[in-house]
Amino acid sequence: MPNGSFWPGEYKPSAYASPAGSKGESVRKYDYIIVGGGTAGAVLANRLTADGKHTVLVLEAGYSDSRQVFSRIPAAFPFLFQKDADWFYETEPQPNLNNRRMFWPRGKMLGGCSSMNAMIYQRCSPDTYNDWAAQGNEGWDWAHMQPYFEKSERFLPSADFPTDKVHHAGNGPWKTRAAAFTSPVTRAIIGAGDAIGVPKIDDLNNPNTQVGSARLQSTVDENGRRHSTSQAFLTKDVRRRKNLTIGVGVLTTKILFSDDRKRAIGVEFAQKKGTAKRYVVHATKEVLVCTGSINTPQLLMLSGVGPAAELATHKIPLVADLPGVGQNMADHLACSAVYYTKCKSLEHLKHEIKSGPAVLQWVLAGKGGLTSNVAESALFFRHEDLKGPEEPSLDVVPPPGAPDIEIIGASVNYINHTLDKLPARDSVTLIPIHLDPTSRGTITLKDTSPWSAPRIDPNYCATENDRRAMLFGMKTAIKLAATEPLKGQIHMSFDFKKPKALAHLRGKGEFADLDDAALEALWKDTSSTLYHPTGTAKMGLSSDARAVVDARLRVHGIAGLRVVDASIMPTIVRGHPQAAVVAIAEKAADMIMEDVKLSGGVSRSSASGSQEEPGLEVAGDPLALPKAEPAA
Ligand SMILES: Cc1cc2nc3c(=O)[nH]c(=O)nc-3n(C[C@H](O)[C@H](O)[C@H](O)COP(=O)(O)OP(=O)(O)OC[C@H]3O[C@@H](n4cnc5c(N)ncnc54)[C@H](O)[C@@H]3O)c2cc1C
Repeated sequence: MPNGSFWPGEYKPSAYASPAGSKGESVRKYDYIIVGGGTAGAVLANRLTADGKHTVLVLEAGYSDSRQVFSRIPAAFPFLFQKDADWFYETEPQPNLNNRRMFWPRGKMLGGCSSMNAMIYQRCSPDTYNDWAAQGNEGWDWAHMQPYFEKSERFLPSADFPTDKVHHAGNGPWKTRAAAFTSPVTRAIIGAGDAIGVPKIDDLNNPNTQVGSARLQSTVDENGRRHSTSQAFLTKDVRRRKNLTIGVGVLTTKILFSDDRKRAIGVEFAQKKGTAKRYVVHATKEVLVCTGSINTPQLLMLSGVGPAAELATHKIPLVADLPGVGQNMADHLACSAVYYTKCKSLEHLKHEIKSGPAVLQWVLAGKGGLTSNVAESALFFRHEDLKGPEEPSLDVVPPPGAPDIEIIGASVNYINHTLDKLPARDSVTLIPIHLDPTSRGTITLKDTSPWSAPRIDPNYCATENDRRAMLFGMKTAIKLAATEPLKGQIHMSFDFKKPKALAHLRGKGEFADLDDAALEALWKDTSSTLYHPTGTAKMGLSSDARAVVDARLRVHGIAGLRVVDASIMPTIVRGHPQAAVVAIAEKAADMIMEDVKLSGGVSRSSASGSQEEPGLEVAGDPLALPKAEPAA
């Protein structure tokens, strides 16, 4: 179905903003402007409008996720890549990965990456949050964070996953569950994990142990549809709130500041690429930047907030010299070992005709293979616990119960984000991931156009430590494959004739025969992002030169400006970050409401309390991508 073509409506910026150049008093105002209606932005929009006291404008560059059919079907998420709802980024050449430029997808629609991701729900190990607090970020330890995970979650119990057996909450808006579909090979992976010393566990969200072999839990609803933060937090009822306005298809180009440059007062945005026409809208209280780990540093720098030297290079007038903007980026690097399976995998779902019955089953019953989040199982373990006595420890050894390596089991051939067209054969991909990298990357500006992608340099595997972890992950994946009951379910030999992603490893062979040098060539060829960039607007004390926001997520040195998204993480979580991003947004909403109460709590926006129409006509979903709209 062509996205949005049945819903040609378009929400006009003139309904909620003023043309640039308007006189001060005539500029439209909201209490809060949320830039980016993504994973975090959708949560904030809901929470800040709940009591009806404040007006909120959300500005999102993409359109609604509701009409993105590949977003709604869990197993179809790779079909979103490199299309209109993807920012479709590419990294700088990576010297430690054969100088490859690597594809980085990011969700460009309501719900952001939560509308595109693999839906794994994991709160991750408490020690990471305790570490954030130990760095001086008061209130970010696990004891303070756990209630925010619980606030957002509505766990859907099932016969084999009853509520009383698991560590979940039931009253929030965001639906989570045990994997909606379990492929035959998934149980074999968990059994083999147990056999190699990574014990089988039921609930990966038990804060007492984050190590083990487990079925992954996912943000899929009871009808087998993805439950993005947009679906969860921007429901029809929420969208109908009179104090919430959502503008889509608009790129925020700049944050606006007061004349003394000490306070953020609004934003400027554009609707179409190439047009000089700009709109402005003012925030009487705060601008909340929720544009994610790549676009947040870009937007801050384009607005004059960032490293002075870098801004000077681009002749951007300085608002605040914050050297940490765009620095400190951590990502999880993943590599792949693909085995052909003897049992049925999800591979047939890639085939237009063979997938027919599964499509029917999904549409009619919300069940079957298409409800799988593809990454159905995983082993989480410590290198320290599995390494032999002769192997030195990694530089950073997490505490017992906290993992530093993960191996995902995906019941499909998942080489190169599935972009390489490979012979359709039932497959499983074992995907080792280093969860605790010591390498740090950067986001810098290529130029001053808000339409240009920034320069993305994850600087993968710059340290010997990280390279050793990747090799160990690969070796453990191969050991896993050679262990029953997985061994009996797969063919041990590979046969890679075509994939671009395997320049150094083509032809036939057996993984078990590969020596360290060959394995290194393999992980350097097959590795790709696990899509988890974080830390580019790090939270920390003002004495920390790399810190961009304080523990209340306020940008250091500027009033009325906060960052609320994955970029604020001081260190990367040892697992999958979307649940942490949602908890961050929940906590941010509470802090914003606390602060407004302290300041008197009176709404100052012109729209507040007025009879302004709701920002969204839900009946026709004008937030869907309009037919004639060129992709921005
Ligand atoms: C393919 C993929 C698979 C993943 N799998 C998982 C998984 O299984 N489990 C997990 O926990 N995590 C996963 N992640 C990571 C996780 O989804 C992200 O870390 C998290 O969702 C990021 O949330 P965010 O709010 O920081 O940013 P986003 O969700 O990216 O939100 C940013 C929003 O801002 C908008 N925006 C950006 N710039 C502008 C601008 N200038 N003007 C207006 N709007 C703008 C964007 O369009 C987007 O909607 C995955 C990510 C991807 C891409």
